[in-house]
Amino acid sequence: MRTAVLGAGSWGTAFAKILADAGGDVALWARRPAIAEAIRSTGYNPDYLPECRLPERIAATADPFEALEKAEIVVLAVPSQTLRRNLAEWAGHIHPDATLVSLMKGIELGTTKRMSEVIVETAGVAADRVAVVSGPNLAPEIALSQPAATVVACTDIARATLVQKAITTPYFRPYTNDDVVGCELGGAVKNVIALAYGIATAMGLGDNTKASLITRGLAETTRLGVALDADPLTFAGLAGLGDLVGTCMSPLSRNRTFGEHLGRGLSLEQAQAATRYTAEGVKSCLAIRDLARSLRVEMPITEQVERVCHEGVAPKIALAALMSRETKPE
Ligand SMILES: NC(=O)c1ccc[n+]([C@@H]2O[C@H](COP(=O)([O-])OP(=O)(O)OC[C@H]3O[C@@H](n4cnc5c(N)ncnc54)[C@H](O)[C@@H]3O)[C@@H](O)[C@H]2O)c1
Ligand SMILES: O=P(O)(O)OC[C@H](O)CO
Repeated sequence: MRTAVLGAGSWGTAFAKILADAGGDVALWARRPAIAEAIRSTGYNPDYLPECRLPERIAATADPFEALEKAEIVVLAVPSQTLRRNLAEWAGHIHPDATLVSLMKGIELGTTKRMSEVIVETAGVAADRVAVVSGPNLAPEIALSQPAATVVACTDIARATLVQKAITTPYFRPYTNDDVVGCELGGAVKNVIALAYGIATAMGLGDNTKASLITRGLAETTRLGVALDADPLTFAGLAGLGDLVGTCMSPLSRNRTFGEHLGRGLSLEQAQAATRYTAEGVKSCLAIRDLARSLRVEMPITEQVERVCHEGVAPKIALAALMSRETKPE
């Protein structure tokens, strides 16, 4: 099967390796020609996964239209906030029956749309042609072929199964699911909760605080999901609890690490300067807060993360605001 991965960051590159290890022919588009050239000539992506030797079945290119030629599966692995702009350029070159796969874990600023909604609008495809892959999938671990599981969500179960087959390897185990909304929200909101977890970690807070953040974070994610007709059980699965726990616990998480910078007292600008990679929760917390407010869903942790990130509120003040909320039944 011919597949294209558009975006050669950490996850795009690791995902290309999965597709190739599963037997696919993979074209990997890198925005910077130097990255495409390095992958072609050395077999390594020096900026994003320097320790991972990539399979020869991956053909790197800086030309998105060359990557898209005859691709039956098109995987989108760019930052959430640039997806609409990127896809507008590429849409006319996507095969009319290709399955589009979203790897992004974010919500669009301004529109508060999920990534699959942005894809449907921008590429002009039916919603059942879009699949979402989401789960506890830290790219550096998967690049080293460490075992992990994930979810492939699509309303067309035949397409979900097609993608499942295309990414099944001895180290990567995908499950299908038809709850696209739940899987996307699980992936996007866990980044915001991981920011809170990172802030708490840097403040020296202990495991009770962290377990409370994870559990109440999952509660507010589920509330948002239910308001958008997601299946509440999705949040107990890999794309919900699984990804939330994996991301919060891992020092490899860019979102948790960004939170640690904020918890040490760095400003948003200083934390951004210290971060090379995409920490989706930083922008998505604004969009998720707006989405929740528009649906009258309470998301107190998300509200406080947004205040720390974008309103300069000190983590101690945000924590006090969370702890002094009116008491209520669980
Ligand atoms: N890294 C992970 O472990 C992981 C795992 C699962 C999901 N994700 C999600 O995958 C998505 C991509 O993340 P990543 O880890 O590959 O990010 P990354 O920061 O490692 O790489 C981002 C990629 O996007 C490219 N890019 C930056 N600006 C761009 C623009 N304006 N137009 C087009 N491309 C641009 C960069 O060149 C790079 O190739 C994110 O939504 C992330 O949440 C990441
Ligand atoms: O490094 P992060 O924080 O973007 O998290 C990566 C993945 O989403 C974990 O599943």
